[in-house]
Amino acid sequence: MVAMPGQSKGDVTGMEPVLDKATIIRPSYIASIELSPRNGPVNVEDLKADLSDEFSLVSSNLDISQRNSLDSKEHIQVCLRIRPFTASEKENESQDCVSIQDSTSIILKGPKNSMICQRSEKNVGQMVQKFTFSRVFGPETTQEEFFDGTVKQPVQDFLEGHNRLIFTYGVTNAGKTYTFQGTEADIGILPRTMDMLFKSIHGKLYPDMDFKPLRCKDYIRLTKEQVREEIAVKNSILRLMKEVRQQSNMDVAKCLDMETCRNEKEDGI
Ligand SMILES: Nc1ncnc2c1ncn2[C@@H]1O[C@H](COP(=O)(O)OP(=O)(O)OP(=O)(O)O)[C@@H](O)[C@H]1O
Repeated sequence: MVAMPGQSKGDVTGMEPVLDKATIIRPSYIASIELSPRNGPVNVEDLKADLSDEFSLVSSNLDISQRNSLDSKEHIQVCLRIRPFTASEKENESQDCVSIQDSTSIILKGPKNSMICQRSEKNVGQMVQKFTFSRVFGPETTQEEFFDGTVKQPVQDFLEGHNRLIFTYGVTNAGKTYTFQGTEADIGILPRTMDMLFKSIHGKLYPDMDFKPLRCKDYIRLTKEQVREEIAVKNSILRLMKEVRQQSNMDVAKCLDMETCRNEKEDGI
């Protein structure tokens, strides 16, 4: 799942509960949290409106015309990416719990054998929830399509001087790393973003290596002597890393040798 750009808080999706509230068993870690009452379906637009109210406090120093222009732009988007079943999930005949209704909404069914579903089925029938998002991407979505449909525009906005925040959010194994980082053969949104940023500054790069970052957003210009020192330090770090890697490879080889010897001894070879 991916939330982008802006910030999300708690339940960022729209939700149409079918269950009676009293029958919903809440996980213990949120048992003490009071849910605000919801009358009827809540969709992503309502949540965006709530969040926009909160953000208006942060941006209270903007003048009204600026604020109106921000409000008129959709500045919070929550996108959902549904990943395909992994090989092991296919082997274990995992159930299809998510079905895409249209480009902005999905229907979620609880797993048949989960306790919460079995209990709720006894009381009110199968537990089904509807969630809405700014956009839903199905399992067949490629990395390129996902980037083009979600992150490309905010990166373009960033290049034009606007602040944008993009983050992934989801349970373990949901596909956050795959979406952000991707694989060597099929890169994710982070390398695609970097590619776009570097392409945009192509030809404007400063060719000398005499700037050094200082305290996050500052930098200093190095003298020729300092440049030589920096290069020497970098080279010694690289040499050290190479030695450590070689040493650990040798240690692994030694362990494998010892293991082989022990096995051969046990087998009486
Ligand atoms: N869109 C996709 N297409 C194909 N495979 C995917 C996709 N998304 C995720 N996967 C695969 O699903 C598995 C879990 O994905 P991933 O490691 O990205 O999850 P994660 O959310 O980062 O998990 P964790 O929070 O535990 O780090 C990986 O094997 C990954 O290759």
